[in-house]
Amino acid sequence: MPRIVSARVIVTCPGRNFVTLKIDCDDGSTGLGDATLNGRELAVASYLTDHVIPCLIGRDAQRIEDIWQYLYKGAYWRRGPVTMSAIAAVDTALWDIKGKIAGLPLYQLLGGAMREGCMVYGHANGATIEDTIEAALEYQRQGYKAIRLQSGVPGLASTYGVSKDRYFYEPADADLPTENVWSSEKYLRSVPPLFAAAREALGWDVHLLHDVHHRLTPIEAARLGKDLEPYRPFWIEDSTPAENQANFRLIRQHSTTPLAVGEVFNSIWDCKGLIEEQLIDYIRATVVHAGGITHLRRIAAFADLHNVRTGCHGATDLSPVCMAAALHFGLSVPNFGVQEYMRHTDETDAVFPHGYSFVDGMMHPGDAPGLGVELDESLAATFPYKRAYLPVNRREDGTMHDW
Ligand SMILES: O=C(O)[C@@H](O)[C@@H](O)[C@H](O)[C@H](O)CO
Repeated sequence: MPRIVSARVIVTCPGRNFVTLKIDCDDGSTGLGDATLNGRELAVASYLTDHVIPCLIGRDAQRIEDIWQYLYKGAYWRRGPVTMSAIAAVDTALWDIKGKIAGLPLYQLLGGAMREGCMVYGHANGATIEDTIEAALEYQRQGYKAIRLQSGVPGLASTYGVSKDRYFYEPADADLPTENVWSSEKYLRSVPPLFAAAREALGWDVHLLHDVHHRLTPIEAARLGKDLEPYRPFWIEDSTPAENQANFRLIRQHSTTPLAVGEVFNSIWDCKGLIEEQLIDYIRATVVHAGGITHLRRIAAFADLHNVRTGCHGATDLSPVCMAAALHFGLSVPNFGVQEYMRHTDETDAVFPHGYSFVDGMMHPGDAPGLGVELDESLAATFPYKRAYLPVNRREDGTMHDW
């Protein structure tokens, strides 16, 4: 039985901050888990180092479900992004170890491949509709079957989803939060023409997606869903904040545009009502922020009963360790929908050498035992943590708004 002899948290900033848990066992096996929580990284690092790791030493690394329950129920204080990211890191590292001991890629332990690869969506964005369409055409040339469209909003200086660099988007870019100015009216006018231009330029054989990023009220989101219906979007994402799950009933009453939500969810309890009432079509919860592979499988199994498919979050603030885990999960889960894929920079890829690959719009986790990701610790040590915050949003009159 492999016993856990040590565990360490490695914080590194190869272009952006990542928090990684590394677990070592007495038989020499090791596992990695992502624990990155953008803008709040050190809170998770401390939760792991100060409160979780002492409880792991000496445990049987093969007892994944038992350790999950121990950390979830045993803390007494449940749920929340910090707790669930820490549990996720432990859980992912233990699955990595189990795969290595078995000599199998993780997706084989999860039931085997249900498909040839995971369809991924790329991010096309630009300051203007023309720039965004140009970027989307480039993604189409690269073989992407699904493309997310985000464009600058006329009259607003900057907005979520529009990057300075076309391919690498990192919103957490300042030592203190930068402030954006927001107008729902201006934004709502800008999205339908973007989709009209995209269908005109890209045709109908490509899936088009859009992220509202929690910035609309339910009735505004309903209107956007209706306005986009003629262009048949694959989904609109996070169209309104989902703390109140009933918000989505209103959107559903008005529009048949598919809805995705859940990148900020941490447990099945955040989406139970949404799934049960079939108020959404895609659940975006992901390995790192929703308790790891063990808990995400539970969410997916519940979603499958209610015709909801997966569409896991995959922004650059999720490390290659999470990306690999998401691909093993996506390859094996029956109700897979799509996986988000924002490419990491070369610096990040060098710190986390990995076996996953992109071919013709699909990704595969590779066949190395476990997750198929390594961490080059000496290289990681050359990129020290750098405080960085996500931006905030204020309406034109100064009122705080969702970003
Ligand atoms: O859909 C997405 O990928 C986004 O909503 C993220 O880029 C999100 O803004 C970041 O993960 C926040 O850290």
